[in-house]
Amino acid sequence: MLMHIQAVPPARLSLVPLLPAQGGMSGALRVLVDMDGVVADFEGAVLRGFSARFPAEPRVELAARSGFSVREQYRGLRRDLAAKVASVYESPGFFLGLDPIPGALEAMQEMIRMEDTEVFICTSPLQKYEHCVLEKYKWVEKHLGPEFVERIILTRDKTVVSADLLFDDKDTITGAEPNPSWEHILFTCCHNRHIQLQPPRRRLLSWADDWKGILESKRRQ
Ligand SMILES: Cc1cn([C@H]2C[C@H](OP(=O)(O)O)[C@@H](CO)O2)c(=O)[nH]c1=O
Ligand SMILES: [Mg+2]
Repeated sequence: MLMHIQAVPPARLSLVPLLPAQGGMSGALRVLVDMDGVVADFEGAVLRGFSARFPAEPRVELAARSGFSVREQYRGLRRDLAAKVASVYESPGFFLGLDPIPGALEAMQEMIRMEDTEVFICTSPLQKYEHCVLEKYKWVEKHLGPEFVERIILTRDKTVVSADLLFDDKDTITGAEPNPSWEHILFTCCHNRHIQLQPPRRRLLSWADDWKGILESKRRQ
């Protein structure tokens, strides 16, 4: 049987219905939630691990943290401390042992049950991924359960993931896509507290802050 491939005349294109404002074809709001610094306390565990392993060395207290990279701040203190602090977060057991950020687990459970809402955990592995990747999966299973394991997106480039919102503690998120589809909500963490955001950029101060209000405002856009 002969198949005809029909070209759509340009005039017909305007009749194509507009895509829904949010998320995929379902119209649900799609939310990406970062892991370290947002649901898992990376910074607290680095300081605890560093103090235990190198008690005689100078350290950066959480109140003195600034800049996303722990390694770079320790390098600024003394060059050789960069490798020492990296050895803490590259150790087996480090990522699995992170404490949950206060309120995060409850918020995630509430968010996943919300109508018209798709939640994903969007997290980057370390370049030295040996322990980190497996332990991130185990952490999610242990603290959030198997339905969230289904919702892990592991990527070094969050800009190519499409969503309406991304809650993330990293102040500048760049990658292959210059115009990511999501709005980045900066989640407040010790290293980003001092950053003055340029409007219209928004923050979530903690999980006690109004994360539902941010979701609702995005639904209305
Ligand atoms: C090296 C380093 C990693 N991380 C986190 C961010 C990434 O996780 P996440 O994308 O879940 O925030 C992960 C790998 O870089 O470790 C920090 O938060 N600070 C650091 O200095
Ligand atoms: Mg993070």
